[in-house]
Amino acid sequence: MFLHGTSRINDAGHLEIGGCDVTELKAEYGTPLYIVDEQLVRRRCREYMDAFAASGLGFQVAYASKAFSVMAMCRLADEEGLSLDVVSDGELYTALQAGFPAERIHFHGNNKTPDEIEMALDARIGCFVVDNLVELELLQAIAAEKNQTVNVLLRVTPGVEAHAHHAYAATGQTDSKFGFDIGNGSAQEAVRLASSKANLKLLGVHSHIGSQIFETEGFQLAVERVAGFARKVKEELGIEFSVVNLGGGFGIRYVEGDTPLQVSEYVAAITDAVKTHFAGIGSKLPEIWVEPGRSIVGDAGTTLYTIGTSKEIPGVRKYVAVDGGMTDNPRPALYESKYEAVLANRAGEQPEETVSIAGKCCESGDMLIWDVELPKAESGDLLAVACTGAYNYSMASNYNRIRRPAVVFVQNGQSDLVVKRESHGDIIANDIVPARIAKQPVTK
Ligand SMILES: Cc1ncc(COP(=O)(O)O)c(C=O)c1O
Ligand SMILES: N[C@@H](CCCC[NH3+])C(=O)O
Repeated sequence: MFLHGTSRINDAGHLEIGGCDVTELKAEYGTPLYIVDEQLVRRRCREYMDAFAASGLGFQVAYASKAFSVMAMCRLADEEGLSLDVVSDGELYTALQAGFPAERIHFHGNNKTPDEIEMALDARIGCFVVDNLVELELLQAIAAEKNQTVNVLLRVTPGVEAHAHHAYAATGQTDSKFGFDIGNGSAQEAVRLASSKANLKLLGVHSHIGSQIFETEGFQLAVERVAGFARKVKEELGIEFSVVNLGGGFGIRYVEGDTPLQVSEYVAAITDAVKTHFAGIGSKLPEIWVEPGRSIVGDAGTTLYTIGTSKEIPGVRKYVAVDGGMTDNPRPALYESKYEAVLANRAGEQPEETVSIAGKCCESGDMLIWDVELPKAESGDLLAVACTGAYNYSMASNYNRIRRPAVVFVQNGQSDLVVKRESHGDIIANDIVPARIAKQPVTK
């Protein structure tokens, strides 16, 4: 397994992350356990901030909290000077409760409810990324009621087919549920309309082409298309964009063969393209905002499991089952995503056999890894799956009424619990048994 960030194999032959031996983390917190390498998260944040600072452009780097939204992560993003992209009232509530400055929060989503809009207006967040005409009218109406003027970006689809890791993660093409299409004129109409609304302050546009992208061409093409659009809008409507948000989507290395670029390379490609294509459109170059999620937290996360049962089908395959699975990491089932793993308590040993790692759900598709080489695993051994920091905890479920794992941050030999493991009580916390079918008074 590739060792990311501060991960290393210590003298005892155990995986160590942030100076913490994972066998000790297991003893203290149990498994499954999400382990987050805090130093690596901070390093990624700084790579973005430094690369943009070097570009000389005005910028904001908004952490896309959908990748991993918990209060401690919002605190890290704030401490590192990032802004925050939220996509629901739950993510907004998490950020506000964590003390994240509202003026650096941007609200996304293709179907924001009136309640969500009210909540965000009451909190006085920094910007709404408006996705469609219904939302535009709704936001204007609620902002007028509250006598507020709100900053707005319009989400546009630039007609770019991104090389995302899965069709479900591509969003820049015309046939997408998100945003106003540049190609068919609906984006220009939306700009005209938004700029006529008394309580909306149109800052510019937003484009997000997809996720887990390894090359710069898609981003450069998006910049070119958005710049072409900005030029047309300036010429035909006399409106100038002060902000262009280019979304997230920067890829990371999950397995051998993945070829992500350095953060600085993605940022340089984007900022250079902005300098080239926006030159001469307005009085000055727009501020560039981005929204990385996966590339901030993805490779900083490791999930630790305990191995339980195994089943060998001679000549076919050996299944080794862990105490988690698609409930804590739905990505293999959803996208056929690939992961690497190591036997974390015997990490120094040579691989002896090829096995497939199964989860504990009642689903044949609940497989975490097909075919991984490991030493002969015994019941009670620990398995660490790398690169689970993004879209794992945030996409976890209680399927089969499995409790969601705990999350710890590790750094400099210290571990801090940032999310408690769910209890059995949590599982039934919202259940109600109507008195007419109750067998006995319900105690929780
Ligand atoms: C609008 C928007 N911004 C940002 C992101 C974050 O993307 P990533 O985690 O790939 O950086 C996403 C998810 O793909 C998104 O839909
Ligand atoms: N959740 C997805 C990608 C979509 C991100 C949100 N637009 C993943 O795990 O890769």
